[in-house]
Amino acid sequence: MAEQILDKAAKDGTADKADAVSGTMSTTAAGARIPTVIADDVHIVYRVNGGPRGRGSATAALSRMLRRKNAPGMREVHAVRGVTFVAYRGESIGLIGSNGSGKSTLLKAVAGLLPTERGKVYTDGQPSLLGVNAALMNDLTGERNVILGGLAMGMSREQIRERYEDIVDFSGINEKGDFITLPMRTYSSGMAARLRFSIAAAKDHDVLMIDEALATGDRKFQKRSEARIRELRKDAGTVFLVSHNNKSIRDTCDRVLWLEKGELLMDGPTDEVIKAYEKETGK
Ligand SMILES: Nc1ncnc2c1ncn2[C@@H]1O[C@H](COP(=O)(O)OP(=O)(O)OP(=O)(O)O)[C@@H](O)[C@H]1O
Repeated sequence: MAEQILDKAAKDGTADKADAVSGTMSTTAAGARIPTVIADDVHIVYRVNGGPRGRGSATAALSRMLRRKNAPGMREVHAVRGVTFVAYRGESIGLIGSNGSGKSTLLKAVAGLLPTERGKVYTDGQPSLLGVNAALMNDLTGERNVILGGLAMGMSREQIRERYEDIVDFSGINEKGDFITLPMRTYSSGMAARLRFSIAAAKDHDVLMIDEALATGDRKFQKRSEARIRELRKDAGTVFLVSHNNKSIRDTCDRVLWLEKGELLMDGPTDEVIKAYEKETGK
């Protein structure tokens, strides 16, 4: 099945279109494009314990709660519905769509953190998911979290030691004082997001997935992140970026997937897809 999808991409010319935008770095010396992620008719369903699907108003919901008749049952949320695409080495792909359209869920599935209900995800190399909520520990200092995050990404202690200064410098955490030795809970949300991005960006990734991180930093940091993403792509990786900030997507991505209600509505060059999205959402 994966071969069929690859054949189709080659026939559609989706591959060539993306190449024209991204330049030539995704091709080998022989000119073949190297796929890094293949999503083949992916369906993701969350199962949540709860009462039956209730119709009606907030008052009805409240009265159900007060009656304490919590009928046992499993609610299903079909968050991703039959998504198919092929990502290639050197591409930077934006994921857009309204709240709850399935962007984060799709990334988690690509990272192997969620099982697929139907369909399959094939990846070349280990995808790393860098979310704004990536699991660093709030009670630990920034310093400790750099080590923790590095280890969690599979870096050795030696590699972390070598790159420690770069990570801290890149994050800019210490620009306004010695914050790196303070617990992360004392950081603003922007500072925490910068540190997370800096830790993840310290490693060369096969597939790096970033959930909203760019939208949180200030403009100066966003510029630095964009430059680093370009470097990561040059080093043969594939970058996925989920963001509600169309400008971040335009500045960083050459291809965009637009999800709505779990379905892939559009997949194409950034300009085309963002234009259609802005037309639809009036943004
Ligand atoms: N852990 C979960 N359990 C149950 N349902 C979930 C869970 N996480 C997400 N969902 C549901 O799955 C759907 C897709 O959510 P998801 O977070 O992937 O959307 P998104 O496009 O990333 O949204 P946003 O732009 O708001 O971050 C939504 O209907 C959401 O309510």
